[in-house]
Amino acid sequence: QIGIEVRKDADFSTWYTQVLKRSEMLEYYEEVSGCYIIRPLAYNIWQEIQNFLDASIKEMGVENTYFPMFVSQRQLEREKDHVEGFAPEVAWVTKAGSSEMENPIAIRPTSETVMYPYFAKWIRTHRDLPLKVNQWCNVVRWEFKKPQPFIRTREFLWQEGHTAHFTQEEADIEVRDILELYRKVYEDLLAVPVIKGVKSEKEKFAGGLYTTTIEGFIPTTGRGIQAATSHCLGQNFSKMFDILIEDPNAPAGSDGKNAKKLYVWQNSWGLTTRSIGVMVMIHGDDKGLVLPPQVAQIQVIVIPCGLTVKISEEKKRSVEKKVNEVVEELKSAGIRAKSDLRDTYTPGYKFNHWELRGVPLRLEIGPRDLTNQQVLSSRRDTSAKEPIPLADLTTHVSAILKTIQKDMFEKAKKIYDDHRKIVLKWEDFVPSLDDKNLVLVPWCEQEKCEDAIKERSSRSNVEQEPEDDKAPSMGAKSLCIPFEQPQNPPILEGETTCIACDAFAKRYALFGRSY
Ligand SMILES: O=C1CCCN[C@@H]1CCCn1cnc2cc(F)c(Cl)cc2c1=O
Ligand SMILES: [Mg+2]
Repeated sequence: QIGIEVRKDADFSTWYTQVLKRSEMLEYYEEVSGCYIIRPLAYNIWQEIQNFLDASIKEMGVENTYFPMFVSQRQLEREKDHVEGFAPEVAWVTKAGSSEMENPIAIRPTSETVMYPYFAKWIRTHRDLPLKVNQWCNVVRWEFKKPQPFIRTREFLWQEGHTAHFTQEEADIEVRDILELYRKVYEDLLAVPVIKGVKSEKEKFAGGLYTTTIEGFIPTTGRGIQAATSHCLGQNFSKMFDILIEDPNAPAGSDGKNAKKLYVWQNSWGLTTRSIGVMVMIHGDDKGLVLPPQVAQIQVIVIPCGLTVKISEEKKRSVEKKVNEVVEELKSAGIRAKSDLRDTYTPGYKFNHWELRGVPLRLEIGPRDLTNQQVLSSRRDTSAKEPIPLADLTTHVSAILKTIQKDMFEKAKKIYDDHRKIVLKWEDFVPSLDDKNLVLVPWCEQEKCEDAIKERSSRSNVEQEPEDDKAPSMGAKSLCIPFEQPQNPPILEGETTCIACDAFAKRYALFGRSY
């Protein structure tokens, strides 16, 4: 295997593909476009995410479950308006063997219509609430936009949580609790900064009441990316699927029969394997993958050095013995350490091998280090080298790993913060996007204005031709209305006008080109 042949800034999509393939995170699945093989290194990251998320939702009283991956056309189309927009991406099973099926069956693109007929069956009284279930599964959406590994694939892995509540308040609280969990997955595990906000009416899940979201940023392309969503469905789906309870507070009807009925309040929330792709895009460099220690399968690689032909066999053995001792000591401290004792490769070759695979920290041990009772550490994220005394080695190493995790996040956060520009005049809007920024603008929140902004910011509408054909011709979308609103300058109600029309602005909205 060779290293990465292109620079990240020069040819991002080739860089991304090479990093994923040559670090052995992923393999292309030639048979079906838009599908990929998730190899152990990447699958391990998904498992770290699952471990964290699963433990957290269980603490919230969510139980894991599993529903069939097939849904009938009748069921799928019960939620008419939300399906029609998605119809082109539904995958259908139409044949069994050589015989056509009477009624084609859809492969789940999401499970609302699979689950909710049974929620109606199981939820009868308020004592059956709250119902909180989750499933870890795959879903299929036959997208036609250009597929990209992890970012946009026709099959992906996710978890989908579906809950039912007695009151809107309870549902609202859970929506935000889950969004905070999603933020921690990205920021604390993947070292990826995200912005929390609410989606515009145009961008929200059409079947729901409102959508909250965490939005990421890919500096190399200056594009925003939806990282995860937590929706309040209101009573839309409970009205459609007749998920009702008797009102416990209403006096029982005289005949007890026509007691008042209430529709339950529902949420649904999901985080997908797209998270892995976002992490690679943000942290990777020209030497390959850079893994945050929290999700690195190998956190420390220990490599013997200086074992030239000149040194004695017994010296060589003592260095290798020390390497094994160091690995064992680190593992006993809960650090995921491995040695690379392959004597058919030079240290230099091994350095490249493990740098390509994103191992956060390397320890080099040579004959001199034995004499000086030290090892030489080398950080993958900054290439900083630092000798570490063999005495209390694990204390030093775990401190460095914690520092790497924090530094990776802080570095990415500073870049994200520097690339969210407050824009108050329309003439600065497109130039800011072309400078690979997202923009925070006073906005009226009208859908027609959103459409106009997308139109007016798509490159084909601006005079200068894109210098390179790769320049995005796409317009800006509203990514979210951030919960944390800029205060300087504040939006003055009934005074500050919208960036793109002469209506009054309501709040700052985050706009940008996006995935
Ligand atoms: O985003 C989540 C989190 C987890 C549970 N679901 C929601 C909403 C999913 C929206 N959505 C997204 N994509 C879809 C694609 C489709 F083909 C069809 Cl039929 C429906 C949908 C669709 O409803
Ligand atoms: Mg979609």
